[in-house]
Amino acid sequence: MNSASSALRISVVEVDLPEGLEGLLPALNPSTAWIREGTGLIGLGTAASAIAGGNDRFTQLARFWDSLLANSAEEAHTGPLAAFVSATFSADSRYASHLVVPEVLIRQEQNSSDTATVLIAAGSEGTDTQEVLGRHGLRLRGSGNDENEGGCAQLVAIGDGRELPVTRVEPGAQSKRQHLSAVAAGLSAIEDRTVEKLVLARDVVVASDGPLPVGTVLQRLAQAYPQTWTYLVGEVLGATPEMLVRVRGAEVSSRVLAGTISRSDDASGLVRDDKQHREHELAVRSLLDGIAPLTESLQSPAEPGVLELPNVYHLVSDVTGTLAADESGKLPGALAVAEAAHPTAAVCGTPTTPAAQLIAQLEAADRGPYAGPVGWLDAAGNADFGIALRGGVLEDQHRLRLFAGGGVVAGSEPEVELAETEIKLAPMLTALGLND
Ligand SMILES: C=C(O[C@@H]1C=C(C(=O)O)C=C[C@H]1O)C(=O)O
Repeated sequence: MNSASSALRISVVEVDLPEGLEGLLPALNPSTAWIREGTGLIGLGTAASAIAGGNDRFTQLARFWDSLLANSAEEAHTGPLAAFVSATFSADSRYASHLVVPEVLIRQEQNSSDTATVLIAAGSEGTDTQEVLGRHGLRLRGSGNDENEGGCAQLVAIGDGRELPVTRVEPGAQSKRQHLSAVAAGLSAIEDRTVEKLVLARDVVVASDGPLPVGTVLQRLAQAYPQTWTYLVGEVLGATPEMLVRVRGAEVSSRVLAGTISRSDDASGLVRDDKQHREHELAVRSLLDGIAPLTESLQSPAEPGVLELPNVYHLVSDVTGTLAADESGKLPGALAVAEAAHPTAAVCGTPTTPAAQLIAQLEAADRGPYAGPVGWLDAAGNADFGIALRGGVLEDQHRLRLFAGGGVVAGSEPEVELAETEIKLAPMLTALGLND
């Protein structure tokens, strides 16, 4: 594992966000983000970070986080400290799994009319707030002067928002034709009972003339898909509708999605389709089996509902439960819960191990962080880990590799699966100025 950390000192400032959280994005160069319906987190810069790989990547990142908290425990105000995490789908990926504590964290809680909090994580005492914010393109307006007496300072961006450069789509590692063959090979593996379900993805590359303005892309995603979680951690960004695990104290919850049709079709077709229900049931079962050992109770709905997004309908099950404490009363860490849940059959297959082997054989591109856990955890043990879907992996400032996949079960048709990947690529393509 590679890491950079020493004790962190945290200072906290309450602010108003006159432009809203998303309004700040186009002028900034965020290192991390997690936003839904105008609330959430934007991180700038890096105060501490670690990268990890292999089978114990979750444990390595959890150890780093625990030692960072222990080192910083004597410093003031570490309570609200938060870190962002992106873990690779596969233990064998060439990509790194990341934990990042941003230098500046802007947090807008549930109600966007409330004040927001800015957390500055610095290594030493005597941090000059305006200087740190200025380095990240932000300014506090109206703090400590008479005009604003009694009110909060306003946090505003200094520069103008960045426009999208000209972008174009280039072929990925797997052509459409090769994806059709991969799905056909997956169907053979289902027929010979190697697996019951297999999730196969393909990639396309978006190349741009100028550096991609990540803040602008995130704002476009957040505005077009407010019901999803818009994320950025390490090199992965997107807007996912799927929550792998959310932890609030001892409460754990998950939003399982599997079973998809286009919004241009009739939702009743999804509800009546046995094949889609089978796909969904396997995804729910894998989530329950994964986290059951860490919980004392778990509930899932008897029948899935329908989640309506601008581009697709999904079958959805919201699972809730309570984490089990060990003999000393300690709850499992959020990263351990995410590790136990990953990978569900929503993104891998059933049974997990042969499905993962087939994915490695049949897909051309290393998934990297795509379909892995992505989100944040805080010093109090709370966390949101989504599944990194409907997104892409930045290869450099001018290239983003997008991924989209779908579940294959007996009866699936390669052409329909290919069409599903097109619909799932649409949010990113549109946010990147394509597909309009
Ligand atoms: C694999 C993806 O999505 C997953 C697969 C789904 C399906 O097969 O119906 C639905 C939602 C996600 O769990 C993706 O978006 O790339």
